[in-house]
Amino acid sequence: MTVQPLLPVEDAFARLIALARPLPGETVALAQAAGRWAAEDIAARRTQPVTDLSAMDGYAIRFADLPGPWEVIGESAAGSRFVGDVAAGQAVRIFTGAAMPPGADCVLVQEEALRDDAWLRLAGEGPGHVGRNVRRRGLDFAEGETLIAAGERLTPARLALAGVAGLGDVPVRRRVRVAIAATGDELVAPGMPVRADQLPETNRLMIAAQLAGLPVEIVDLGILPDDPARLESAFSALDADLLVTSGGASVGDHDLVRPALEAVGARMDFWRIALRPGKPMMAGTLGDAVVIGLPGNPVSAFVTTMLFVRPAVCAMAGAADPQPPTRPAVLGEPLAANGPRTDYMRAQLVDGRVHVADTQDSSMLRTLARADCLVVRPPHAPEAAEGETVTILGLA
Ligand SMILES: Nc1nc2c(c(=O)[nH]1)N[C@H]1C(S)=C(S)[C@@H](COP(=O)(O)OP(=O)(O)OC[C@H]3O[C@@H](n4cnc5c(N)ncnc54)[C@H](O)[C@@H]3O)O[C@H]1N2
Ligand code: MOO
Repeated sequence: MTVQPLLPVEDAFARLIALARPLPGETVALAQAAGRWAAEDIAARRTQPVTDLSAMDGYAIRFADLPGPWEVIGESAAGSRFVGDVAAGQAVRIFTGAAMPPGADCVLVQEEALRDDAWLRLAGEGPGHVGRNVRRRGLDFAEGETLIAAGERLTPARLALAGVAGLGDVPVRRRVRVAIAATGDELVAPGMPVRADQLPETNRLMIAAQLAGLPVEIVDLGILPDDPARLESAFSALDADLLVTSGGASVGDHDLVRPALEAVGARMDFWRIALRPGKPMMAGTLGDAVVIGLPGNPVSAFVTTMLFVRPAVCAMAGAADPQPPTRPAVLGEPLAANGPRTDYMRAQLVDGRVHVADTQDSSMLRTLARADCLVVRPPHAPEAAEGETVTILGLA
């Protein structure tokens, strides 16, 4: 592959998502499905509620009988319904979630009732209309209705919805096996002694932490040296759905990742994006696996993980919409015009206004650690004044 012009961010994203096809499906128990994506549409297997239920503790009555009095003829509790009909002048003691007895059409709450043995009198306004304090059959959904679409995430609420809809397990995509390798002769494991020409290695743990919460299995390939043979043997032994490397992505004599990938048969789709930080990022395939080569600068690795690796994982895990969400924010100070690359600037939101860090060097982790959002500046964006609206990506 020759050095090509820088690819616009949107094109790089579209090309990567085209490579990151959803993995095969599997069926898992609801309790194991949190955070996975539905592999198929999920339809209700029952109607909810399946019968009219009381929404309050009180008395099931006929609206036409108001203002009473009534004779209490029995009790209906959740799990043990009253058997029989409610005739004119009759009431059934009822509790929240209990089936409405046939004949009754509303519920008098107990705070508005006076009970004397079998007799009941009104002690307030009473229900205002037929159906008051009653949850009608099918209020939430009816059997056969699609409740969760393929490609939607199984959030806590959707898991509960699938459960009440009668499912015990759900069709999802298999977890994504993500192999992560750092490359560079200068790198040592964090916490180890560091000589003057060395640096603690932090990209692997940062990238893995950025993927926490997604359905992944992380395979740690360790720190690989700047040695073609060692890189090639690690890449050729790959057993993963996605390989993420960091470092060695640029144009220097020690930037060996792309040649090593190609030497073991990878087909690289693109290299170098009109993006700051993260320009030297590359992507392609190695056998059935997707490969993403990130730049080594820690902030570049962070931003490209957020913009590309996470969405690729989401897409492989079955997400219909893997794009990271952006939102508008008001600038707290002016910004200079942007150059030809989309710029993702570390920034902080203070009292609803966004403040961009003074120095944006892609080696500076302290600035990144302070930031709670990135301001997105499109290529050639003109100067922006304080108070103007810009687009941000949240980091939390
Ligand atoms: N002549 C050019 N030089 C560079 C260009 C260019 O276009 N022409 N691009 C620059 C840009 S932009 C970036 S970003 C960097 C990234 O290059 P590499 O991916 O080859 O990164 P390395 O050289 O391996 O490392 C850069 C920097 O980051 C440190 N590093 C690397 N890996 C880790 C890690 N796992 N944990 C912590 N720190 C890491 C490494 O020690 C270097 O200091 O290239 C520019 N150069
Ligand atoms: O793209 Mo590099 O990440 O600008 O430092």
